[in-house]
Amino acid sequence: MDLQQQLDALRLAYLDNVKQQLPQLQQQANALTDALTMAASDAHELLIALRDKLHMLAGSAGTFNLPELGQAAKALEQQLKHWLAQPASFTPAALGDFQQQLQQLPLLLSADAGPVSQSRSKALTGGSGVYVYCTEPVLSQQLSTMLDIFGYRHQWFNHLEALTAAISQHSPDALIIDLDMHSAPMQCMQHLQQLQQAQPKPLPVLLISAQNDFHSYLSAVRAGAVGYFVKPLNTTELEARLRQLLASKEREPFKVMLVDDDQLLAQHYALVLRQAGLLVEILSEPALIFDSLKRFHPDVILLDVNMPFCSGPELAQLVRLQQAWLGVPIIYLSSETDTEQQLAALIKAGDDFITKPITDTALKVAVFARAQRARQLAEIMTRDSLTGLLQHAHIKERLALEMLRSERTGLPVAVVMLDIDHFKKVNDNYGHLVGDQVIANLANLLKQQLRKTDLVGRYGGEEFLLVLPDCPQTRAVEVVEQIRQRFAALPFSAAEQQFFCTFSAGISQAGCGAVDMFIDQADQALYQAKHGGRNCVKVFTP
Ligand SMILES: Nc1nc2c(ncn2[C@@H]2O[C@H](COP(=O)(O)OP(=O)(O)OP(=O)(O)O)[C@@H](O)[C@H]2O)c(=O)[nH]1
Repeated sequence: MDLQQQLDALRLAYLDNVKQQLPQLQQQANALTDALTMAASDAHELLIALRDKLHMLAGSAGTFNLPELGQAAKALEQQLKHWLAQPASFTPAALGDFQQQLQQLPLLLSADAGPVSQSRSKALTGGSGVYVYCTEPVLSQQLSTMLDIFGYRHQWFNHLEALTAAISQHSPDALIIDLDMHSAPMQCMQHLQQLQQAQPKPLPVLLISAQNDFHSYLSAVRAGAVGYFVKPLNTTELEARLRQLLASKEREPFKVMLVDDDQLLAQHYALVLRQAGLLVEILSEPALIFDSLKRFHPDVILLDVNMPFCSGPELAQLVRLQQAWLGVPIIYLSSETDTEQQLAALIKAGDDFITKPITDTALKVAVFARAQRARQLAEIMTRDSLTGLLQHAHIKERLALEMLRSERTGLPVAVVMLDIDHFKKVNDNYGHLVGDQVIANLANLLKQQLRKTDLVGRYGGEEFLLVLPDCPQTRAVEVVEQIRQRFAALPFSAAEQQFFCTFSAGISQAGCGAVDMFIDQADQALYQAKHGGRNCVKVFTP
């Protein structure tokens, strides 16, 4: 069964459920006639019980594409809230109107319950490498070396017509254009703008140009460019942007934890979000929240506000008790439209409100945007600003986690310490900024060449720590050796001079013991590599 069929099946189950619930609601509404003559506290209880049921119905009906039923339930819920706030307004005449409106709910259900006409959403898909439109010999050489060394697939074009034809066949992952090879760069931009309009989704375009003025930037934005690089080209910056673009396509899906006592509704939300490529875990037992958080590491928690045993704000406060989960955004997903109530919940804990009913598209966009922002912020907090790599403390933490995992799975973890050779000379000869570029380039190369599951950290100034899970030592040597050769072939330029850099690396195999011991062993192997002539890889031998 595909996701849309599962959504349709859930909706049918929901319709059945509501059909059974409506007569009960009518009975509860009829029982309110007795409440007119009851003690105030008993009447209060009956009103609250019915209000809570209508609240749930109002929240869920819209989600299952029953808008009229949802709105009617919301209006009835408001009426009950009004009576609860002002008991004097609970009169026989008002109750009569209320009961009549409630009798209409089954009719609204049949009116709404036609086939679902929502369009199927599509997951994002990848393209076919990088297309480059450039013929200028020096720049072409520079770009082609960079793309080869970093391992990007690329295709070259000399004419806009050929490029356009290729794009109509296969959409590239990214498009690099040298604007100066065109006699009229503005015409090229216009062509690009038309090309963009013909695409189902925007092409990620990186432009290279000698122009560095506001109008050129503006035309670039209008042509859908996501990067603009002024000559002389800094290939490190261009590669970093390219990697970001491609990585966003390959990044680990956003993870959402969903807590809602209405199981059908929770399953519906989960399916909608999964359809958009997010990973969703439904937490049906609030007492298990810490186990779930540890195992699942959500980017966002979606919480219902009114739940039996433990309210959403209580659960949010519980999560915030632990330092480890302070950064995870908590979004209430609730049919509560009263801003006072929303504020009361947010003051306790939580970051935002999404009001039910919400359309599937709005839910996807709202959750996606919040998850994306949360992950960006988490990355800023744990990553080094020059290289985007994990900082010293965080790479050590991740190594400890990988060692625990390795204890369970029995799969080997390799630890690599890597240091740029004679880096002081690079700084002395070409300046600190060029030195920074070399560090950033090596960081990019490491990220590009290693697997998604490998971890890369900036351990010190020009020192890097790699953690390679499920990697025997012999394989680690092959991988690091390959990167060493690529780095040694990467040309750098400063003050019109070209120069090359190398690195040395030491490898140890992590097993039972302290994290620091295995880092120290890799460091000892690195020392041997430095003293063995540098530009080589050594393995720790006890
Ligand atoms: N540009 C730049 N330089 C840095 C950074 N962090 C550390 N350094 C410099 O890196 C150099 C490291 O020099 P050393 O530890 O003597 O080692 P080396 O010159 O690389 O020589 P070997 O490691 O023995 O091959 C020092 O000059 C530091 O100032 C940084 O973030 N940027």
